Amino acid sequence: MAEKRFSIGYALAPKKQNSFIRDSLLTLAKSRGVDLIRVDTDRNLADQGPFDCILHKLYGYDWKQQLQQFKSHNPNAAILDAPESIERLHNRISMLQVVSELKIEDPNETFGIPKQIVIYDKETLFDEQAWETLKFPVIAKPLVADGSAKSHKMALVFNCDALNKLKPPIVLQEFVNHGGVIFKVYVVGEHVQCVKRKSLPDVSEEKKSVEDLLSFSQVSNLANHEMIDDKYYKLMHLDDTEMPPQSFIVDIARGLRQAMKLNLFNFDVIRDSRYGNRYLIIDINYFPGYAKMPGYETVLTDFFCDIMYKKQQLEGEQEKGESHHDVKKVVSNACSDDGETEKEESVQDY
Ligand SMILES: O=P(O)(O)O[C@@H]1[C@@H](OP(=O)(O)O)[C@H](OP(=O)(O)O)[C@H](O)[C@H](OP(=O)(O)O)[C@H]1OP(=O)(O)O
Ligand SMILES: Nc1ncnc2c1ncn2[C@@H]1O[C@H](COP(=O)(O)OP(=O)(O)O)[C@@H](O)[C@H]1O
Ligand SMILES: [Mg+2]
Ligand SMILES: [Mg+2]
Repeated sequence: MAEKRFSIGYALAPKKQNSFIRDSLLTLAKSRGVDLIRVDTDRNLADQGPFDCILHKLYGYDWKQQLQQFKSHNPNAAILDAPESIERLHNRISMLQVVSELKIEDPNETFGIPKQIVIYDKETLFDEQAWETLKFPVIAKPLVADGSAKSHKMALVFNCDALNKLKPPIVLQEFVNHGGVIFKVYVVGEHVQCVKRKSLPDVSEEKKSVEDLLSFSQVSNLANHEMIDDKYYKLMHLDDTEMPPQSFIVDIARGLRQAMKLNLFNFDVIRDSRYGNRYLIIDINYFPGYAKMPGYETVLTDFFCDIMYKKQQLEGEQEKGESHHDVKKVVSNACSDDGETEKEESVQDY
């Protein structure tokens, strides 16, 4: 009998497609029975395929409708990930709320988010009461995080004189000195990988009194010569920075994955220089730049094979005639190594 192949339709913006869909990934996946096929976004998704799984990073009402229609025609297909789960990451407040709700016991390290407030209008921006809980410097971030260039435009604000330049709706978040290095934690299903990247340099007392405002965008993705203060990075050795404990990072990643019901995301973590064992999560991104993660082809292919295996199990059980609900339970148990409640909930993937 011919080997059953697994077909994944990917729907990505051109920039994402260029960075993620590399020949090295296509070849490895193919050799393990997985075909990655581009979804033509000018045509209806439900008219294309057949696909066992959809991998996507597209926004908007129309796309969401298409996914819904596809799912109703292909109830066993996996949608990575559900639009309803991704949407929480499009707002910088709801994005981090989930971190505050996580309960992880670690004897040595603590974690949280920086102090922050949301400002919807200019009036509130100048309202001293709104500022009561925050100290300068702060980072002004657009409230919306929809992947547009605008949503990455930020400003480091040193004092009240700069407030006029800000355009609500924004999140004002306390700037925390962290040694100029950020940890990016990539999650692909159960796989968790942490890497170091350049970040904003620490703010000295001297700088606090000289500057009013400093604008920046996507610091961790800039080439060296583009950095705001290149000399700083020449002095600072990324290699010298100690990594956070892996088990601690894995616990946070698992907790977030479970709470958000997402398989494909990364989060940015900084280590508060004042404490050394306090970590702050500042950003969570859906379907980030995985191609920058060492060995991404293997990690992603393993993940695709895992989904393939679980879908085959599900279909095998269905053929045997078990009731649909019981079968879904079997698959959801197989997809997760976590707690009881999560096992039931991870059905959303299928
Ligand atoms: O393009 P890349 O590889 O730089 O990936 C971007 C991510 O970089 P990272 O993997 O964290 O270094 C980037 O992460 P940061 O926001 O820089 O932390 C975003 O995830 C970005 O997506 P979006 O613009 O927010 O929708 C990602 O951009 P898209 O490729 O999704 O447009
Ligand atoms: N609270 C903070 N304290 C110190 N640096 C921060 C803080 N928030 C963000 N940064 C710096 O700004 C960069 C961009 O912020 P981030 O929230 O990750 O936005 P984006 O979604 O554009 O990546 C981070 O990579 C980090 O260098
Ligand atoms: Mg970021
Ligand atoms: Mg981001």
